[in-house]
Amino acid sequence: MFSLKYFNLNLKFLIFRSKFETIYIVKIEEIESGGETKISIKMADLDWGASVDEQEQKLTAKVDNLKITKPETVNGAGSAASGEPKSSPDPGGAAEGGPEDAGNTKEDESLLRKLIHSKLISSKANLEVLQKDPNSPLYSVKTFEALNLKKELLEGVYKMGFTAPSKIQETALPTLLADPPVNMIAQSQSGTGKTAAFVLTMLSRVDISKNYPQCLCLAPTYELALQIGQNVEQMGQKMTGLRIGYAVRGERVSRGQRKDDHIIIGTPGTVCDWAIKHKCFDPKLLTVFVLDEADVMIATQGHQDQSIRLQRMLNKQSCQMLLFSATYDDQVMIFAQAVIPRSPIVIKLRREEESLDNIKQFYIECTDVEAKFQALSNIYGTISIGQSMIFCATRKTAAWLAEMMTKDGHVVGLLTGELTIEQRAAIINRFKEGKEKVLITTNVTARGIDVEQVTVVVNFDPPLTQDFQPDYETYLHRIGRTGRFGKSGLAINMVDGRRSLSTLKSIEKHFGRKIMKLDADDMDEIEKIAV
Ligand SMILES: Nc1ncnc2c1ncn2[C@@H]1O[C@H](COP(=O)(O)OP(=O)(O)OP(=O)(O)O)[C@@H](O)[C@H]1O
Repeated sequence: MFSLKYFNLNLKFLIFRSKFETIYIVKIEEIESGGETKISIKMADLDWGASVDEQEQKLTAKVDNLKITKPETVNGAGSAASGEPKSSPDPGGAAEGGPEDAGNTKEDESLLRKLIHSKLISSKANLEVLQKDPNSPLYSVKTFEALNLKKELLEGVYKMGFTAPSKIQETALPTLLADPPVNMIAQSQSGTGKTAAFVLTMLSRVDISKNYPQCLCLAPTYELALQIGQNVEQMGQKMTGLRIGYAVRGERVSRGQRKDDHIIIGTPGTVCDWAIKHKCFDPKLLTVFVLDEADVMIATQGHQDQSIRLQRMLNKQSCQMLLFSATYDDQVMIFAQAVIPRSPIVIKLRREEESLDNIKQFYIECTDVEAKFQALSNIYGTISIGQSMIFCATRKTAAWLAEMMTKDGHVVGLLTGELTIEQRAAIINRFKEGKEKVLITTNVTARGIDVEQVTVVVNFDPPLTQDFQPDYETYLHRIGRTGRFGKSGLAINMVDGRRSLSTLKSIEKHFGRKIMKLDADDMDEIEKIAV
């Protein structure tokens, strides 16, 4: 027993690591209050996997449990103070809305992007190779045949419908498949072909005649691990006898049970459990170690520690170590350098810059939310609009607008934060397939989602940050176009009070691009804005 002067942490377990890398888990059993807090600490009879499962479950908890604490509408919050008309369609005035991304985790966003990327995103940006090994000159390939893949693997690649390597694959694959193996850190935005690149690497290095794990891939969540597994299963479909193991929550193993899967894909906690606690496989025998979604992984300290712990158990001479990330900042790089030692090759494909060039921007001044809808209705009734996205500040506004537009005869999709990731992906995919012409969504539920064919974007409410400041980045991302998406576009901003007008004026000033006023009652004027 020992006492602490101040103890207000709600801890149940403490984890210590000795200098010999042994992990000790102790359980805090009693907490008494009254003057001085006393706790008793015992060696825990704890299944590390169970606690990791719990952690992973929390991480992957969907937005179902989202508790909205912000005011009903962002503009409404300001309006009330400034005496402006309330922009909420909520007649009862129940405070419910607010920026919708409060519960959007990086894991959620990552999974959503994976689910909606049914095809490759092409990029015109240049590939940068930041660190080169002078002993292994880089070259690139334009075909999969040039990689000398095993016949059945090449067949698997073609079965997936791939005809030629993507931009990042062109340069990464020859290095990834080279002998002796080279370590690599690669960054490129979601959908550019990273997963396919490392899956191909694992499959080409695996020896099916050996019945033990040879490749290990770590992912931040259960769902992301399963997505990678699907890629392995598809690409390896012609490799008879290939076995894939999933070290994810719920996949229990007993101590000493030897795994004979060739490839293990899992989350760091459960993989640690399999490798260290239950000794189901020998990390020293791995020939490929992949850490995917590093930018998502670093958001959880436990994942970082577990990944590094696993990496330390590898045979540095014979195991190829690879790290992939969709973003590339200092934090990712610090982690990357720690987990991928021995001068890795660093490949980076920048995201294409978005710009407001050739985007016609307008704003419409309205008195209240009904007037906004009326203005919108005039526009949709006057010009022919291909596919459009409408962004609202709250779920309630979005739902109300969807109902109003549906009554007005539009085929509308509604994408809001209370949906599961799978439901959101299904809605986005329907929209991408053209099943709906209008997609109404909340502030950032659709963050990072590119729908190429959208030509008209409506900000039913101007974008604001969590602290109610103009959100320039979100504005650019909603409205801006990249080279690959073509050049023309139309942005319509609805304002209904001094505050939203001032937000828009700040956005105009920030980008130095004129946002013209449009009279939504003047049909002749509306006709002229058509793209
Ligand atoms: N060479 C290729 N040719 C055609 N399609 C490809 C090619 N490589 C990958 N794809 C497809 O493009 C989509 C995105 O690929 P992939 O999942 O590998 O990208 P990613 O960069 O790993 O994205 P994320 O970070 O979201 O996982 C997938 O549907 C994949 O099947």
